[in-house]
Amino acid sequence: MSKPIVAIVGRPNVGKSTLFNRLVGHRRAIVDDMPGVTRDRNYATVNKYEVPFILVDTGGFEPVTEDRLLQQMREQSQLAMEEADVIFFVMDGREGLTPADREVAGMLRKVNKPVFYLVNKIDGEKLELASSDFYSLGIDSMHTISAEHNRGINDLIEELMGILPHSPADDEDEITKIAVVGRPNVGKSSLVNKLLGFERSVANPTAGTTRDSIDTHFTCNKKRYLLIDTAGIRRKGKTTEKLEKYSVVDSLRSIERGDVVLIVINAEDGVTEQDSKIAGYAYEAGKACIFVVNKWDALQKDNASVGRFVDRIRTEFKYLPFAPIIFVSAVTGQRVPKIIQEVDKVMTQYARRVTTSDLNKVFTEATEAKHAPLASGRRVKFYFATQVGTKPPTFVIFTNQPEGIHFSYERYLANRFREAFGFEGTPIRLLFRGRERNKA
Ligand SMILES: Nc1nc2c(ncn2[C@@H]2O[C@H](COP(=O)(O)OP(=O)(O)OP(=O)(O)O)[C@@H](O)[C@H]2O)c(=O)[nH]1
Ligand SMILES: Nc1nc2c(ncn2[C@@H]2O[C@H](COP(=O)(O)OP(=O)(O)OP(=O)(O)O)[C@@H](O)[C@H]2O)c(=O)[nH]1
Repeated sequence: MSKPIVAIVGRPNVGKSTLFNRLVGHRRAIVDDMPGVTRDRNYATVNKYEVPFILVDTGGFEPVTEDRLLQQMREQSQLAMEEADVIFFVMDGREGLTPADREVAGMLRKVNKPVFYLVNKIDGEKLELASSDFYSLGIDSMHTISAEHNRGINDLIEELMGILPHSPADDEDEITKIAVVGRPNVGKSSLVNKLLGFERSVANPTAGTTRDSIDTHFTCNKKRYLLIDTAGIRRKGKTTEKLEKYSVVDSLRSIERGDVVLIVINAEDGVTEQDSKIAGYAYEAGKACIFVVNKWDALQKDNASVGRFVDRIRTEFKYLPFAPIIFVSAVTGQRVPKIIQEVDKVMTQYARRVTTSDLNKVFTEATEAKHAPLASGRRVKFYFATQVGTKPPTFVIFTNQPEGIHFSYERYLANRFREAFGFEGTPIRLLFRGRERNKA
């Protein structure tokens, strides 16, 4: 079930990114986090409330000059209106209502989606009065908030939760969901078609079952798969720049729904910034990842070509050292059948459970071989480890210093787990807990 998208729109400087950060909160990096993840200030998954959602901040895409402001706001609002399920329209309560606000409000009024009118920077009760002229927009209700001081945010979330669809708990089904993502034109659709052409037992391809992706169910060696292709069809006619923006949102949706993410890269273009954004998101979403370098046929190659490309990917995506890399051609079909083999391998690891006794054997060895650095001058004691989840494999480690584990030590432990158990292709998460909770 794909998560709903909430988009924040509004003029520059009204507090969009402050609100974004407020709602996203402290992002806990996955354990083998490394420098080089392209963190996008514009997109994040918010998991801390009852219904998880994707938050999109449409601001800050590019520097704005006065005359471009209105145009940019139109584009911004357009993007939000097309992509989002809910819109947060932020205005500045200190500055008061501006013509640009009116213009955007006019556009939003025509959209058949819930719009929350947020008057920000109302830091205290005294300022509430000043916000009344916003009603002249002809709106029935608005929220006066202070993103910076956390005022009115709980009410806002409560109302939001009331309108978001509550999805049933994730069905632990047997279907492997494969999300195919990448920049426009890298060959996603060609790849999907080729892939399905190879699998003779394709069952009921159901095109267009979701709005933004083309879902195809198929079986291979008696295993069931769902291919989620990130659609470019309804995008035809957009400029390249806009296409790229849209493609991030589309990719996000697909990534959220998938177990295994095929990050498709165009061999002809090498690795681009947009590829980094998409991969960074797949990583942060905790998905299993495979790099698929497509259009390999179109490249002038020598003996060192593969090596160079691998180096490039490993350098550019330091945080995904565990992700396999495959070089394919959707046109000739070269190595395309290998994709499903890799998907199977990676999926097995992604869903893998290790026994508590195996885990603790490795864990005890690791903590004895190398002690954790002192935490606030105190010795760190570890009690035991247990796997609490899969997809991705998630471990809880009980310790006397849950807050004080050094990042590099966390990485050390994760690497030991990888050495001992494999986990190729999948991120793993380590969570540290105090001992008390364990007893309770
Ligand atoms: N007093 C007050 N200031 C706030 C509040 N929220 C944001 N600000 C300030 O307003 C300024 C702009 O905030 P941002 O969150 O960067 O605004 P933005 O809408 O993301 O701006 P762009 O990136 O230009 O689109 C910053 O100096 C914030 O500290 C608030 O609730 N109260
Ligand atoms: N030489 C070569 N060309 C390819 C290959 N795969 C795709 N192409 C070409 O690349 C272009 C884009 O392919 P698509 O499959 O439409 O790409 P896409 O990623 O689905 O594009 P969007 O739907 O816009 O996101 C087409 O002209 C394909 O024929 C390949 O392996 N080799």
